[in-house]
Amino acid sequence: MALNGKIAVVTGAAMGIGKAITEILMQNGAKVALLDVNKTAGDSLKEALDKQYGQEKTMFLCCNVESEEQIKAAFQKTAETFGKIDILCNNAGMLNESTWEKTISINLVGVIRGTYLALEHMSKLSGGQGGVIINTASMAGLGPLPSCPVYTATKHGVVGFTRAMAAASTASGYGIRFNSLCPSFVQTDLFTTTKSNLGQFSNLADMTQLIIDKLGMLNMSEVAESVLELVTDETKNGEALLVMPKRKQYMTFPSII
Ligand SMILES: NC(=O)C1=CN([C@@H]2O[C@H](COP(=O)(O)OP(=O)(O)OC[C@H]3O[C@@H](n4cnc5c(N)ncnc54)[C@H](O)[C@@H]3O)[C@@H](O)[C@H]2O)C=CC1
Ligand SMILES: CCCCC/C=C\C=C\C(=O)C/C=C\C/C=C\CCCC(=O)O
Repeated sequence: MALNGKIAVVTGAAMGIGKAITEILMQNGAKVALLDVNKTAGDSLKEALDKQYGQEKTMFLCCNVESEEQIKAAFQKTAETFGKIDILCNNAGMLNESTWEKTISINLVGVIRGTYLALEHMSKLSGGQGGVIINTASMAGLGPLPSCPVYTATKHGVVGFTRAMAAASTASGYGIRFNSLCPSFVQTDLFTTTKSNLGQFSNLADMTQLIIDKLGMLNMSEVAESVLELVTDETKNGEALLVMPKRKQYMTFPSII
């Protein structure tokens, strides 16, 4: 799938991994609607992108993925301005084991909400042209991060939801591919602020640091390249792509039936 003329929506686009996803999609010719709850960071990224690509290539929409109303309005505005939606990256996320209900609300419910609302624009069953949805999970969607049980649960949820949606899409004819991205640790704000967000599991910070030391840190471009692959490779549907420093792997899962 070539990206020239394609329209993408990225949530959590103002910083970190979402910003890197936005940049690689634009480098490859897509127009991008940047959705984020942080208006200051979003406006400043939009300004920088305008200088490089021109004003008409992006829009920033202040949007909290916890709000059905705000996501709906943002998708509507994107479709009205750019004509359609081809690509959705449900990327917004947080890690806080103290405010764990909010972690579930953003990381899992936000991905489900975004996906269902996007179907109204993208699914061939609703008059859309199909496309691809990439959900940012984590390596913690494939194995346990002991200091972060609720975060781990949300990311396992994202991987399972994405695989089931891929199967539903194939069976029903949505014309949409669904893949999840499972990076190991990446040097972003989420990573640097987490030590103070472990709540009752803060005693496990040193153990987590040992895992970090063993796995190493990913750079943002490795993560963005993997997203580009999941977006453009039309053979990929229902995949969970594990991304680690200098290594990536499409996961296989046991077949139960
Ligand atoms: N940093 C890491 O080590 C890893 C992060 N991830 C996942 O990658 C995704 C992005 O994380 P990072 O870039 O590291 O975080 P980050 O904190 O650097 O950036 C997250 C962005 O999402 C936005 N955001 C947060 N809550 C939002 C909401 N309710 N509505 C809309 N926007 C919201 C923030 O304003 C920010 O711009 C998350 O889903 C995270 O779980 C996955 C694996 C590793
Ligand atoms: C004490 C500091 C904690 C820092 C954690 C910060 C961010 C983590 C973000 C993630 O999404 C986690 C990424 C990778 C690790 C996930 C699992 C590791 C163990 C997997 C296994 O044992 O199979």
